[in-house]
This record gives sequence, structure tokens and C-alpha cells, in this order.
Amino acid sequence: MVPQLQSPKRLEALRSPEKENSFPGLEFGSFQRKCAEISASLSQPSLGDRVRAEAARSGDVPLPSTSTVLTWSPSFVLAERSPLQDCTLSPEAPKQRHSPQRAQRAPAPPTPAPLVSGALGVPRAPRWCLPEFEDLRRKMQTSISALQRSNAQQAEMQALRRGESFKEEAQEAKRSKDRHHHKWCAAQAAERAARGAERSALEEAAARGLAALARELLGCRGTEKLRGVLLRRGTQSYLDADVSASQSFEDRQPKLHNTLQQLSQSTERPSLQPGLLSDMSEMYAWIARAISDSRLTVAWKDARDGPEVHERAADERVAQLEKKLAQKELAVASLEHEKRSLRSEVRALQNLVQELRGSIRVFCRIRPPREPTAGGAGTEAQGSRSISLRKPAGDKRHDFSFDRVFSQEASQRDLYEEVEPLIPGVLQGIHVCIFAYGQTGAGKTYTLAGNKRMGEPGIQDLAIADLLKLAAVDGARFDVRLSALEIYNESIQDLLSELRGDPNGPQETSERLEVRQSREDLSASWPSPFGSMRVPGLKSWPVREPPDVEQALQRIASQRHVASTALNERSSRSHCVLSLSVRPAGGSISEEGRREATGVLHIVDLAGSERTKISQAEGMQMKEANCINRSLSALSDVLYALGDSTGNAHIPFRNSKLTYLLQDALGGPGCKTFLLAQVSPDSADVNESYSTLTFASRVAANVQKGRLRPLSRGERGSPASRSCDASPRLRSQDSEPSLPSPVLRARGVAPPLPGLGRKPSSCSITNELRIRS
Ligand SMILES: Nc1ncnc2c1ncn2[C@@H]1O[C@H](COP(=O)(O)OP(=O)(O)OP(=O)(O)O)[C@@H](O)[C@H]1O
Repeated sequence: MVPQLQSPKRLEALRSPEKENSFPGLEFGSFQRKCAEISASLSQPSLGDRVRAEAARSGDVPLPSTSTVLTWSPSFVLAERSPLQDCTLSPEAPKQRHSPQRAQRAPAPPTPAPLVSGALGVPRAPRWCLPEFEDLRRKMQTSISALQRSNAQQAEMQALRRGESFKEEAQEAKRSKDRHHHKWCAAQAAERAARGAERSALEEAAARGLAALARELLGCRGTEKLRGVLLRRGTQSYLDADVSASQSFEDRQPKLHNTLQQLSQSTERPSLQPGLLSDMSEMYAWIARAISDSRLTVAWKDARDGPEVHERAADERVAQLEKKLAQKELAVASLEHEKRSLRSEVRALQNLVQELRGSIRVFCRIRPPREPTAGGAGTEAQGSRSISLRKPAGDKRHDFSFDRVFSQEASQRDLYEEVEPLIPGVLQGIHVCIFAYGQTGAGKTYTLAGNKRMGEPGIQDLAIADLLKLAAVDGARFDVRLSALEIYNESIQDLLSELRGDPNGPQETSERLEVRQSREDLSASWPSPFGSMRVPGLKSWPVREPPDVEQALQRIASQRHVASTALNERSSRSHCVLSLSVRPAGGSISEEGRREATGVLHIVDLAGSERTKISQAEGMQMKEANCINRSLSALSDVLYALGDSTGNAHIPFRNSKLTYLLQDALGGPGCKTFLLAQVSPDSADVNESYSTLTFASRVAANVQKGRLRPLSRGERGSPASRSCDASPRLRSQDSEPSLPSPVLRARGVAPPLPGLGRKPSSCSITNELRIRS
């Protein structure tokens, strides 16, 4: 029920304290007390019996037991049809009447009626009544009436209060609605303003665009109309507007096209120039017609093909390509890194192989025969490692073993394959020395220098080409220089010096040079290729490309002393030492004042040993032959002394210019020596071949395999690290074995044990090189 709204005056009257206290009988506490009095009266047994007797007399249904009556009594007093009024019971009462004991044991109290119930009616007159109750009943009726009134007033007051709060809520809701309405209105206004501004901007842009268009088209036939429209609509300012002159009509057109399209879709009312915009589409259509009629020639462009779109697409493409490029560069860098590490690993393994092979290796090569062999005498290859020599009938066969034997069919490339693995080591500072030894005419020059006329390259051509290639592959971080000298009749001459005299006539001999043993001159632009030995005045040519080398080799060939003998048409009459030095670019000197590692490749073409009787040498040639034989003999003395088992032998380096100059290269620390014994298969040369093979096999068999040891910093940069009287081998015994490379360490290759080299085992790895006793 919706409470009736009361006037504030009425509400106030209801709230007043006098009104609340104007019903003294209505106090709930006193009402309860009255009920307690009735209960007390009923609890008297005599009274209960009287009630029952009275009820029986009047013919009413007998009342329940006294205890039940007592339990029920407070409710009965207030019930609408109380037994005190008409003795009717609640629905549960008859059941209890038939089993009074059960009711006594567990009386089920009826649902109590509300103490203050709106359903309380005026009590009817009872058919029977005890006189003691009459007064009480009257009082109670008065109380109930007062209570009912009070109840009604309280209900009214509650309704009034509720109505009041409803009213406040309604007012608050109204206020809130008003607030929201204001906000909503403001938002609507702002949106309208934004749309209007957008529209104005579009109109402004369209007007400017059209004005610019008109300005460009002025002078064209029929554009007066357009201009007229613009002027009529008050857009003179647009005609005079500062429209960028750099913007061509073709650039502006797509923008204008878009603007007009947006304007046509806009639902806002035109604001800027009323009437102008309605003409815009007409004007635009007019322009389009003018163009389609070829009255105007304008290259219309679709907005999608606009320059911005192209530019954006191009930017995106560039960004994509740049990203791809960066990824590729990253991949290349990692591959480069991998390549470098693999290359260094390969080098380390190659070094290991060479170390295990020994620091001096002896090969033998048989040149093709000059004439068909007769009687089985002469030399013959027996497999790849041995050679046999048969002297004329009656003498026994001699067999010799070498690291490798090349038969007369072997090619230059076959020979080079044995040298090739050591070439990369030159870039790491290793000294490689290749000697060609043998009798005159046995093919030494042919093996080393090749045959230019036949287009046959020699070992030196192949090695130098490979070295230059490797130096370039490593990022051109190496400087390469070439020097060449000859030792002719125990005097040293520079083979790269300027030719003197008439080029077509007899040449003057170049200046004679001397060998010096001294401290390394760190101020010199290029270190000596001979280590502690230096040849002041010796020229060195920088070489980068094969043509540079070709030019240098031509000069060397033209300067070298050759003569025709009975055994060789072009017999070399001198020892030729060609040296190729390689060092890191810039030639830096380390912090310790030492020069960075310089690798050297020496190619030594020795003059051929000859028996003057057979070569029929006379005069100058006789003198040359004697000098050649003496220096070769000095070379064998040095090699034998180096292999002395006691290690105390005097090494006669000073006995010839050749050994004195090459003492660092002759199996010194960090050196790798190849001795190439050239022999002839001819029976006529059998004695010379025998002596060559004997010498070479003595070196090969008696010289213990040594380990390749890179020069330490001290040895590399130190001045005259050994005297000519001290054995470099003895010195290296005391030195610490070099640490293996990280790759070898990773592969579990242990460094050689100190002193291991002193064991006479041929397979031991050692720093020593000595002749077995
Ligand atoms: N393996 C070979 N194949 C073809 N021809 C060869 C071979 N070896 C040498 N010859 C030829 O033999 C001749 C002599 O060779 P070469 O000049 O190289 O001998 P050499 O040992 O240098 O002599 P010398 O000590 O007198 O200078 C040359 O004509 C050369 O072409």
C-alpha cells in the first residue's frame, strides 16, 4: 500500500512527545504485566476447576487441562476468538482433547498471534464469564483499544517518514537528472561544434583548392564562369590566397578530389560560404566536362596513386629491404667468423702434420733421360719412397730411401703438393727454405723456376702465387716483398739491382754486397729475410699481384750468371737465393720493441756440382766450378755438424758465404727445410748421381725428425740470436717447448715433454735436429 503523503504539520504533531504519552495503557510493558496477572489467576487449581465446571454447566465444549490452558493463556487473551470469550479452540485443539496425556507430555504451542495485530476486533460479549475476570477484561479491552490506536498512529508515522524519504529521493533524482541533462547538452553542443569545425575546414580546403584551380585555369576558355562563381560568393580572398607555387595542379587535384568527396558525404549544414558549396560540385563537374571535352588538358590522378601513397609504399619497401639486408649481414658476419675459426683450425692441423713429418724433409727427383738407358745402369724410382742406382756391370745395386721419390714422369704440380701445406705457415711467421741440390744439368732450375718457353711453372711460381692469394684472402693485411741475390765465386750480388751499361751489350756486374751479422735494425723499414744475418744494400721489391712477381723473376733470370757447359746448355754458375718476406701490414713494432712476425720463403737454386773433367771446364769455368764444389762441400759439412749426436760439434757456418748467410734458415727454430735432390737417370751420370744420393740419404736418414717450432718473440726480434760457433740446436734444447695452439689443446694434443727430443727414437717429437751416431 502506498502511504499517503502527510503534510509536514501533521507529521510534526505525530512526532510530539505529548502525543506519544497520551495513551498510558498502551505501554507494552504494562500490557505484558496484565497478561502475567491473568496467567497467575488461571494457575490456581481451584480457578481452573471452576472454569471447567462453568464451561460444562453452560454446555460448552470442555476446556483442555489446566496446564494446557496455562500455556495457551497469554495467546488466548489476545486472540480474536479467545476461549475466554466464546470457548472455541484453535484447529489443533480437538486432537489434543482426545489425548490429554500426550498433550500434557509434549504440548505443541500454537503459532503465537502477533502481539499487536491489526486484526484485533472488538470482543463480543461472552456467554459465560467469571466475575473476577470482568474488571480485568474491561481493562484489557481498554488497553487493546488504546494499543490499536497507538499502533495505527505509529504505522501512520512510519508511512509519513517513508513518504518523506521518498520525496527526498525523488528530489535528488530530479536534481541528478538535471545535471546529466546539462552534461548531455554540453556534449551535444561540443560534438556539433566539432562537426561544424570539420566541415568548415573541409569547406575552407575545398574553396582554396577550387580557387587555386580557378587561378590556374584563368585564361583558359570558359573559366570565367568559375571565377565569376567564386567572386560572387565572396571568395576573392581565396583567389588571392597564398597557394604554394611549388605545388602543381597535378599534385593538388587528388587532395581536392578527396575534400569534395568528404564534403558531399558530410551531414552538417554548410557554414562557411552559404551557397558556395552547393555550387562546388557543379563547378567540379564542369571542370571534369571541360577535361573530357579536351578543352582542358590536365592529368587527373587517382588519390590512391598520389605521391604520398607512392612515397609511403617506397618507404615500407626500403625498410623491409634494410631489415633483410641487416639479417643477411648478420648471417655473413657469423659465417665469416666460422670461416676464420675453421681456417685457423685447418692451419693448426697442417702445422701439426708438418711437425710430425719433421723440420727437414728430403725429396728426390729423377729428371727425364737425355738418351735411352742402356744396360740397366743408372737410377730408377722404386715406388714413391725409394730409388735404386745401378752402376755399370759388375757393381751391386744401391737403394736409397727418402721422404718422397718423384720419378721422371712426375709433374711440377706433384712436387709442389708436398710443399704447398707449408705455404700458409709463412703468413704466420714460419721460415720455409727449399734447397735444390744435385749435379749440373740434373734439373734443379727446371724444378724451381720451370720452363717459361714451354709455359711450365716452377715450384717458386706456384708458391709465390699461392702466397699472394692467401695474403689477399686474409683481407690484404700482409705486406709482401721479394729480394734475390746470387753467390757467384764467393761474392754476393743483388739480382734486382738496376742493369748497368747497354741493355743489348755486355752487362757490368752489379755492386758486390757483404753479409753482416748484427743486431736487427728496428728503424729499418723492412726486416732482413735472413734473420740475424743482414745484407746491407740488398733491394727488396714490394709485390702484390702476379705481374709484379713476373717482372721481378724476369730481372732475376736476366741477371743471373749462366754459361754453356758440356753437360748443360744454360748451366747456372752461381747459387741463387730468392726470398719472399711476408709480414702483417703496417710492419708494426710490438710494445716490447720487437718486430711483429715476418714469415719468409727462401728458394735456393744451388749451382750444380760437377767434375771438371767431365764438364770440360777451363779457365773461368774451372774457377767457378771449384767455387761451386767448395761451397757445396761446406753445406754438407754444416748439415752433418748440425746432426752431431753429441750436440757439441762446431758448426762451420763461416766456411762459405752460402752457409754463413743461410745459417738461420738451415733448420733453425721455426724453420722448415726441404732438400730436393735432383738426379739424372743416365748411366753416364751414375757416379754424380751416386754422390748426390749418398749426401741426401745421409741427411735424410741421420737427421732426427724435428718439431716445427714457431719463432718465439725473443728469438724473432732478437739480434744475432746465435753466434756462428754455437749450435742453434743446442740452444733450442734449453728453450721451453712452445705451447700447442688452442685448437690442438682442444683436441687433446699434448705439448712435447722437455727432453723428449734427446731420445734417439726417430718418431719422437723434438726441437732438435741431429745426426744419429
Ligand atoms: N723434369 C724435367 N722435365 C723436362 N725437362 C727437364 C727436366 N729436368 C730438367 N730438364 C731439362 O734439362 C736441362 C737442364 O736442366 P736445368 O738447367 O734445370 O739443370 P740444372 O740442374 O739447373 O743445371 P745447372 O746446375 O748446371 O744449372 C734443361 O734443358 C731442362 O729443360
